[in-house]
Amino acid sequence: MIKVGIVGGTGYTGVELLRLLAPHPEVQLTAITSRKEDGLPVADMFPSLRGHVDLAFSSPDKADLTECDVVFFATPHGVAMAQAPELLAAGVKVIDLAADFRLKDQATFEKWYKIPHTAPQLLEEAAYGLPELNREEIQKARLIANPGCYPTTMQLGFYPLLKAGIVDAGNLIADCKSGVSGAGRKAEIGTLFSESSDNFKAYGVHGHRHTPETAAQLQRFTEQQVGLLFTPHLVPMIRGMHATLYARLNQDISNEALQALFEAQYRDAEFVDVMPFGAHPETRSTRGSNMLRIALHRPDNGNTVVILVVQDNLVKGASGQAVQCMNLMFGFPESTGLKQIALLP
Ligand SMILES: NC(=O)C1=CN([C@@H]2O[C@H](COP(=O)(O)OP(=O)(O)OC[C@H]3O[C@@H](n4cnc5c(N)ncnc54)[C@H](OP(=O)(O)O)[C@@H]3O)[C@@H](O)[C@H]2O)C=CC1
Ligand SMILES: CC(=O)N[C@@H](CCC(=O)OP(=O)(O)O)C(=O)O
Repeated sequence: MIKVGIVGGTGYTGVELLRLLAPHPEVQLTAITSRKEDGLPVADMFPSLRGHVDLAFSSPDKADLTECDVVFFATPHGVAMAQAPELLAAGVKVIDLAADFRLKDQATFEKWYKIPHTAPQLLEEAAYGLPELNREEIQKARLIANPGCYPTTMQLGFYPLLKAGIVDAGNLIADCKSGVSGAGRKAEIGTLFSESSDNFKAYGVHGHRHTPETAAQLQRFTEQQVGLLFTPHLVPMIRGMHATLYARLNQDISNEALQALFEAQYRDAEFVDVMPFGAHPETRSTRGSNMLRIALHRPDNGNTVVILVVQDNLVKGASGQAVQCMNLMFGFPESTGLKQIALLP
């Protein structure tokens, strides 16, 4: 059994980590922090965890995280970078669900996140936590930068085409939609029921921080110069993410060969389901599960491939992926504790 701590246990990705880790056979939850709820039993705040988690929240300055084998940071950007150096020095592995270690370039991080980076010495070492494209680095890592939710869909959707060199890498387009839980549990006007329900809007059209993350990682993984136009939208559902990705073919290729490319790429990926050509994956087919589903389309058999990708933003887009990384880091089977089937309806 490994001892696990969670910093930021009162947020959506924090409670999702608790849901996944409480029944995990190799995990003993040892510390769950909250600045505001010090001393409150976790199950008093989240009754769904009654009988599963008997710990109380402790304030981050009281929790002895150095006792843990691994600490998850389910916190806003800037928190993990302040504590990771000390934890790593004490031999504790760190998995950050925020963006502190996702961008290798400090200046790019500071430009998009508008905070100074206080642990730039760790940027190079951090392993990007996308197991399907970076499994070997994750297995050896002591520090994981868990990907953003949108970047997970975009990278897994575009990667097989880029790797095969059959699309124009400089002109990728991603039209993505997220459920409101993607914005977190903190109180904000934009996520009030009367603002976000019965409503639909784009945001970040002139620049979203997931564009540099996705482009930089795809560039690293495929060694190609990537140009990406990404527009996120907020949809009136709680969980779920849908990406409609467009790529221009630069050569003649059959639909069967396109499909075979994706099936071969993800044959051994337990959490990527390549659906039949022309299928329409639904977000609810992933709700509560760590599955990401992909389907390919070719309108009018033209030279544009449309890739549809769905996932649960809180599971494969955040906490499930983080647990998948933890399993790899500690040598557990990759799917341990992650076999939940999606919830329907
Ligand atoms: N929601 C999603 O779908 C996804 C989120 N992420 C990323 O994961 C991280 C967490 O997101 P989410 O759970 O949605 O956020 P929430 O706003 O729901 O939760 C944030 C948590 O962080 C704690 N916290 C806030 N500030 C501090 C601080 N200075 N020190 C210690 N703890 C702090 C809060 O607890 P308290 O105030 O009680 O201390 C709370 O538990 C973010 O970086 C987000 O960008 C990534 C992918 C998807
Ligand atoms: C709906 C919504 O607001 N979604 C968030 C992304 C959530 C996420 O992946 O977070 P980080 O990359 O910041 O960790 C957003 O667009 O900012």
